[in-house]
Amino acid sequence: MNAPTSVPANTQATALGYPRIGPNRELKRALEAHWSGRLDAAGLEAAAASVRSGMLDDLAVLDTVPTGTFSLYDHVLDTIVAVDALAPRHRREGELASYFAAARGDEEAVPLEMTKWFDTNYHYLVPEIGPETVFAAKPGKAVAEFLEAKARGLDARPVLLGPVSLLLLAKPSEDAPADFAPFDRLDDLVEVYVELLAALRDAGAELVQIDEPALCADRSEVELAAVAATYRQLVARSAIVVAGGYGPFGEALPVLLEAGVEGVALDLVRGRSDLEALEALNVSRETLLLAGVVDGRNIWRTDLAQAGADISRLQRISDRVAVSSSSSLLHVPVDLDAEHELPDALIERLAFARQKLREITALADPEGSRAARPDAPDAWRDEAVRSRLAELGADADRRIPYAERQAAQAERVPLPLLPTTTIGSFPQTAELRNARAAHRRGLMIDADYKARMKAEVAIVIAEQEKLGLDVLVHGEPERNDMVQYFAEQLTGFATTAAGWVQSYGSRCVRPPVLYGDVARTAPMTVEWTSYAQSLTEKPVKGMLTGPVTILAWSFVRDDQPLAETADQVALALRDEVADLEAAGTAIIQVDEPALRELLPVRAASRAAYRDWATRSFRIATAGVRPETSIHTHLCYSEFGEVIDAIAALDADVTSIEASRSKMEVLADLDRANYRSAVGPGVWDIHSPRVPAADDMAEALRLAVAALGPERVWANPDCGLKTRRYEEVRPSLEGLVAAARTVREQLA
Ligand code: MET
Ligand SMILES: [Zn+2]
Repeated sequence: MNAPTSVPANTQATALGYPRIGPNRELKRALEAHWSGRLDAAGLEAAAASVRSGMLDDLAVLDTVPTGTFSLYDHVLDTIVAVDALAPRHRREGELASYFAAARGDEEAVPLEMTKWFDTNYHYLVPEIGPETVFAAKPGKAVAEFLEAKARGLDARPVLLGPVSLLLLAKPSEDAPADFAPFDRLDDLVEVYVELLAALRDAGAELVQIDEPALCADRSEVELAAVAATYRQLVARSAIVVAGGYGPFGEALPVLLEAGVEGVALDLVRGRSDLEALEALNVSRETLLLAGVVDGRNIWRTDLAQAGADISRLQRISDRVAVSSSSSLLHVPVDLDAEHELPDALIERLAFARQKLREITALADPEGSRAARPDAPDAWRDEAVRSRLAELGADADRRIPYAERQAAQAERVPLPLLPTTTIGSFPQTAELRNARAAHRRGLMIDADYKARMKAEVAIVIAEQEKLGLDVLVHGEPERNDMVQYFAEQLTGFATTAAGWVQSYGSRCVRPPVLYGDVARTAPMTVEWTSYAQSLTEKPVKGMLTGPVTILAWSFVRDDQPLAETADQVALALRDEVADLEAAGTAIIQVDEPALRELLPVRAASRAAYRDWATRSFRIATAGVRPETSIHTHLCYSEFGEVIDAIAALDADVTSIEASRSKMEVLADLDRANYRSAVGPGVWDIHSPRVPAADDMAEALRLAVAALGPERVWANPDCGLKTRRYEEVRPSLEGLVAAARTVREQLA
């Protein structure tokens, strides 16, 4: 800890990538104007150029700037274009039309699938690669953006997503044979990367950053051998620094170094084990080491003392250490200076992208600050919460066995076979959003706002009664967002004014900041649920967001383990669950759509994650009486790796996105010994299509065949807030009819 932290005068400052949507979401606005026909291609390009120029203005404080990290939609799609691997169905007259056809689909073709980028809330477009894919080098964008930076006299370093990651992130094209894997095409793809590198070198690039985030996940021997062969070939063309950015390189680290890369960019926030690994390896003093000491994924100020110590450790290994971010800064908002409402104590502890660049330059400066980060102020501690958690009994997360609960619940709320329900939200009209916004800005008084929301609840209840659903919801009209709604009411959270982060394409989110101990000061949802219940004889589900999802969609304090923070959130939810139960709510749903998202990239860390994640859910829910039913909801597909965790939530009913995957999740659940009830989504609510009742009935029959009739619920894949009533009414009519049909067949 007390190692000297003197930095050689030639230490360089750099970063791995930068936010690309614009400080005020300029690109988002331009994209949406373009898509709606209000802005032509030239106008869009002008807006994009201005965003790129702004990125370079910011990055210019660095000694070396990454280029090519701008994107009109997604950097994986940019790479698909750079290797000319667009699927035939997305090829249109113009480049831009092809690009957006792949990104968003059009009348002729469905878009590429979208999925989460590692353990982040960013979504990338999944490449479709088959034996038939013909790769070709299209270096245009990479070269142009490099030259833009060069023209300013900047020392520019082009960034490409690497061939290994591109193929590992891809899925086989539709017509690929069953035994084909995109990774089989690595050799062909490497040839194209050789050409891309040649084009960049011709343009004057001396060093290229190749991002291989897939190397932060567990890789097989075969894959690592392929990595070695790939990089031996690529380093013959260009000096390459390989970046991971999402944890340690682990066993890929020696492989890369032996292949002869110029250097590696280390994630010293989440991948600290690479530091020790590197010390144990015999590394040439010429190796370029980018010390990723500034967190690219979270918004807390860097502990400059700790970072300085890490840099010194690397300097004992190599003469060429540069200071950098741990990953691209893509995952943080642009500028803290845009925040005028946050308390000073918080401002003093935060750094957004611009502030992070300053931290990097300070660390590269021999005279720069090495101040240790101050601890959180005492005022952010809540001793009551801490002692309550410490005193929570060992069985606070246990309920009696499911079979016994189930009997008590069936007696309390008798339901037909295949009970019909929805996931929570109902369509949010512009008028509704306007009312919420007016209230937030103080333009609508509380009483008027409440009356407006209650009127909406009454509409939603009436709709559901008319449709004949069995278990109703209040519709969530009062929620802007399922996490922010709770963050605004819990202590320890702040919301930003302009802390936007790209989620996908033009879509941005503004995650709340969880900075201190979390506590609930008053009931958060009871009034709405109780009001809804007062309007109907049918049971109304209470509706909460679970601890894991609240953490996943916030910027979370990094001064204590996530598990501890999760338990605090869980305790607050436990009180809310108790209040709902006391108010007579028989069914309480606690949504955990982000359960999969926080799953660690490396298998070795997963068991610990499953333990704390599921325990926090159970702390939130296990305080209820046996006859109170706990539901949970998961969506965003690909549950294979969290099936055990789903079972460990010990919910009475799990509604789960299933329509796209044709109910495959049911067999997985069965294998994981999940024994309670399931509501496999039978309506893909992400599509504007009204599903046919027959198809939904067929899906229900599949579910009944897999689980038995007693364990199946009928519901959509997810909430309905993005849909319109014109779609929702006929779809739910069909859903209710489908459930009735299958019930009759079972009778
Ligand atoms: C992303 S999951 C959404 C669940 C929430 N209850 C809703 O219906 O909108
Ligand atoms: Zn959902």
